[in-house]
Amino acid sequence: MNDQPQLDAIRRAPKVLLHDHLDGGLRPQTIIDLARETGYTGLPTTDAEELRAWFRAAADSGSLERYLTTFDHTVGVMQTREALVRVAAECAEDLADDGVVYAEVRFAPEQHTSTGLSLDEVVTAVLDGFQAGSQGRGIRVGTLLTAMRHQARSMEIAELAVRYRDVGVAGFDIAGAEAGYPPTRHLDAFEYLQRENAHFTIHAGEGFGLPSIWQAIQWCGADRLGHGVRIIDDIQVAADGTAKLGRLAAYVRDKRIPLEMCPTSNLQTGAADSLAEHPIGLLRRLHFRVTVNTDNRLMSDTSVSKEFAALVQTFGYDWDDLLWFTVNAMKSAFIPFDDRLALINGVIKPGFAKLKWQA
Ligand SMILES: O=c1[nH]cnc2c1ncn2[C@H]1C[C@H](O)[C@@H](CO)O1
Ligand SMILES: [Zn+2]
Repeated sequence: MNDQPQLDAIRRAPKVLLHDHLDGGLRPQTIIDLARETGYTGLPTTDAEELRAWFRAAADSGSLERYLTTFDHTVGVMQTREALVRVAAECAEDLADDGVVYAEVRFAPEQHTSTGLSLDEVVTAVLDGFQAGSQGRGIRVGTLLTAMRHQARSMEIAELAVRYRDVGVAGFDIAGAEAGYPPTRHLDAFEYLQRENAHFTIHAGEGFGLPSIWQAIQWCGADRLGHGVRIIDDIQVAADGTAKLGRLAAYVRDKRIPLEMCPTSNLQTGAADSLAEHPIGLLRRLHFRVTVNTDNRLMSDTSVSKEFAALVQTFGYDWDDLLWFTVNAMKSAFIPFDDRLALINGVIKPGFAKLKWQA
């Protein structure tokens, strides 16, 4: 038995992804094709490999606000039904190719209406694309509808999420620049979702600190935290390694609130300085409910397998650690309990067991 998982074996493991943006995961060639077909003229280059490198470099900006400007190009080419169907189908194919068996992929419908699509048309196009791309590939893709936190359409988007919840929409989210846009700006939407027994996650504790996490949980009632890395600001570690948790950190751990951690993305936005210093190491050691995610596969040139492989390299994680992250993620998904259990016991545990003993 080899306890140090390698990238090719990790790719074959049945993985779960909870935090991935549809408009952050396009294939470079698809962006170029769609720009030509839809008349988008803003791309920095029309060479696919150059474009791949451009996104990675431009996103390496050290600030969330600058990182987010790279989405102008992806959102810019996702303004027709055909484009949305293609991007969603390819997303499902690429995730399946990486060995992801369950994914929740998010996007903001309000950003895809500039040529006249209605919010409903946007959502149905993406759902159709996910269905086409998942067919026969051993992956299930759920959709999260995101509202942009600097805009004022969260109630509409929350209603959209409830309307489509039985046909593929698993939940709701807010994203965009965090500083200056606290989650409580959208309290009415979150209260509505709670009354509807609907699920939601909130990007919090990425570009801003503890107050954002506190509001997301205690005012808005978030089921999960997108990133949540700044929760370490409420943890004191002594020289001998023992940790003392403040009240908010203790609450997050005690309540098993899932943290959708996205290590590479955090390095690019400056939310962490290096992988070795990334809070995931401490939070995993302290048994927070940590999950491992991609955030934006294009901007970070990443995949779940690559994120896992980097963590293995940095923290020495073994197959049991990777299984633990995966089961954490599956337990935290926004689909029914029976479905989660079936995937854990029928797919994830047997898949990891096979790889662990093959290695
Ligand atoms: O990591 C992120 N933090 C906040 N907002 C983000 C992040 N990644 C992507 N977004 C934004 C940009 C996208 O256009 C939007 C919807 O997917 O969500
Ligand atoms: Zn995100």
